[in-house]
Parts: sequence; structure tokens; C-alpha cells
Amino acid sequence: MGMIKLIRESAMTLIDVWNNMIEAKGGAADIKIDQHMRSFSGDVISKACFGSDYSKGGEIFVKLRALLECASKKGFSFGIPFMKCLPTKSNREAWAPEKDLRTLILKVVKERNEVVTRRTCCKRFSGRSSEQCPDATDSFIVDNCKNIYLAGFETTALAATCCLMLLAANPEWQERVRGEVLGVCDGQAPDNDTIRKMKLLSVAINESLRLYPPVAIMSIEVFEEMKFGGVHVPKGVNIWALVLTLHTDPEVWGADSYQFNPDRFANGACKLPHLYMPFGVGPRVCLGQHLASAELKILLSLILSNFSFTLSPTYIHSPTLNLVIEPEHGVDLNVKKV
Ligand code: HEM
Repeated sequence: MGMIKLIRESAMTLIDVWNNMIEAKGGAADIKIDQHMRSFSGDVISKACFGSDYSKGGEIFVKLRALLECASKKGFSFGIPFMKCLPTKSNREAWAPEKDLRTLILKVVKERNEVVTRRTCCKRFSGRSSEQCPDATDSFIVDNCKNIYLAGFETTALAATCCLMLLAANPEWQERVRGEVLGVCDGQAPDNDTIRKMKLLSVAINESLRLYPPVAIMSIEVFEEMKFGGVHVPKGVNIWALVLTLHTDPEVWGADSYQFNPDRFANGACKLPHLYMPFGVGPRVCLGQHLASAELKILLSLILSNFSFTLSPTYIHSPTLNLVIEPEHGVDLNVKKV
């Protein structure tokens, strides 16, 4: 319940900001929603995992985005051994935010409870005391915090952005989901119970994650020589699972595989459900999928019950692969109070 309250508070901050923007514009405002979604998911992850908020973690998120942009520019040189140690232009661009990030994250950790965190992490994972390996402990903490910030921030924000874009482009679905949300919540704020009852919202989110999976490619390293189908795969090779290709294959999803049709999840239209993997599969499946799902349902149900929206004429549809799939020019919505 604590987590739901925390998510609701972060979502209400966004609702207040949008209300003020709409009022200032006399009843309807064009809003580029991407940064608003990032502030929301950044706020939740900062509060839930680090006890701070988006304004405190703000600098960390700016550096993380810079790092993500550098990584996506590097593209395929990623997997080449030692490449990341060479002083190439793109590597130098990545080293600066990397260094700042380390300092910022260690500052947040120190503000929390340095002694407990350092001792616990160091003993549990390396078997040595933090005094014996201070640098390794810092790196361990920084890497894990970076993972959580990145995993829980950009992905959730993108999922919310794409779902709102699809609901704006499909007004009949927007109406159906809004009707369900208003009926289920009956004037109350969404909570654990009510979000479980929002079946149409769930299938709309599933369908959005099918068409725009934030993690469109998953890389899996082969630890031991193996046969994959008829192919011999040597140890150390990275196999890429093309999630977006699997999610849109007409043989699996039918002739309308590129259409937004959330009903396909209600009717069990997927012939091979294990090929739907927005959160990954197997032992390394996303640790935050239930948190992400609660965040999306609470945020979207509050937006739908407060506002109606259409795609703004300035919106240009251009999904781009930058490690994650994101709208190249952002998503512009025209938003009104309902
Ligand atoms: C819609 C939002 C999200 C999507 C689409 C998503 C997707 C994914 C995917 C595809 C993986 C890789 C799974 C694999 O390798 O098989 C992953 C891993 C992970 N995710 Fe998420 N994620 C989301 C939100 C979150 C949130 C909110 C957190 C919060 C902490 C989180 C934490 C993690 C962590 C820690 C891992 C690594 C798990 C491991 O390696 O054992 N994710 N996520």
C-alpha cells in the first residue's frame, strides 16, 4: 500500500502541472509529454529505491540520458573487446558523464546511510570488508544504482508515453478505457484493488508494450558452447533476441499484427504467448515488472479520468531505436479537462 501511495503522489504532481498548463492556455494545451513522463518515473524510482525525489535525483537522470545517447551512437562497436577503453571521440563523450554519475550516486548513497550500505554490500558480495576494497565497493554500489535508475526510469516513461500516443490515435479505445476507469474508481483515487479490476486498461497497456516494447533487442551471452536449433554457437558469443520482430510477426499475431487492437489480449489471440516478452523471459526477467505495471495503471488511470487528449498537429510519428525504442521528436498531445 505504501508503494501505491507513493506512485499516486508522483502521478498527482503531474496532474497538477497539466491542470495549470491547461488553465494558463484557456482550456486546452499542447503538451510535449516525454519529459513529464520521465519526471514521473524518475520521481517514483528515486523515492522507492533511494529515499530522494526527482528534483534531488534530477542531475543523475540528466547524466544517465547523456550516457544512453552516447551508448546508442556507438551502436554496433559495443561488443568489440577493448573498444570502450580506446580514447575515441564517442568514448571520450561517454567518460565525462560516467565520471560525474559516479560522484553523484556516491553522494546520494552517502546521504542515505553510508556505513550500513557499504558494509552490507561489500560483505555480502565480495566476502571482504569495505576497508579492504574501498574502490571495488564503490564501483559495485555505483553500477547497481546505475542499473536500477536506468532500468526503472527510461523504460517506464517510454511505456507511458507510447500508450498515451496510441490512446490519442485511437479515440474509441481512449473512450472505452476512460469509461472503465471512471466506473471502477467511482470518484475515488486508484488503489491496489481498483487497478486489478481495470481489465481494458491492462490490455491497452499490453498491446502498447507489444507494438512499442521499450527494450526492443535483448542480448544474451552464451556462457558455454551450445547448439541453438541447428546452429553451433561458441562460448562468449552474444545472441540478440529481436523482440520487436517477434511482437509483430503476422504468423504469430495475425494479419493485423501492426494494428493497435488490445482485444487480441482479451481473446487470447496470441498463438505462442511465450513470444510476447516486453519484460524479458527466464531467470533474468525484469525485476521491476510489477512496479512498472502499477506505475502505468495508476498514472494512466489518473490521466484518463482527468483529461481527454488527441495527437497535436505538430506530432511527427518517427519511432527510433536508441538502445530503447523512443519517439524521435517526442510526443505532442493536445490535452483538455474532461
Ligand atoms: C515498462 C517498464 C519496463 C520494461 C519494459 C522493462 C523491461 C526489462 C527487460 C526486457 C529486462 C531484461 C530481461 C532479460 O534480460 O531477460 C529488464 C531487466 C531488469 N529490469 Fe526492467 N523493465 C521495466 C521497468 C523496470 C522497473 C520499474 C524496474 C525497477 C527497479 C526495473 C528493473 C529491472 C532490473 C533490475 C532488471 C535486471 C534483472 C536481472 O538482470 O536479473 N525494470 N527489464
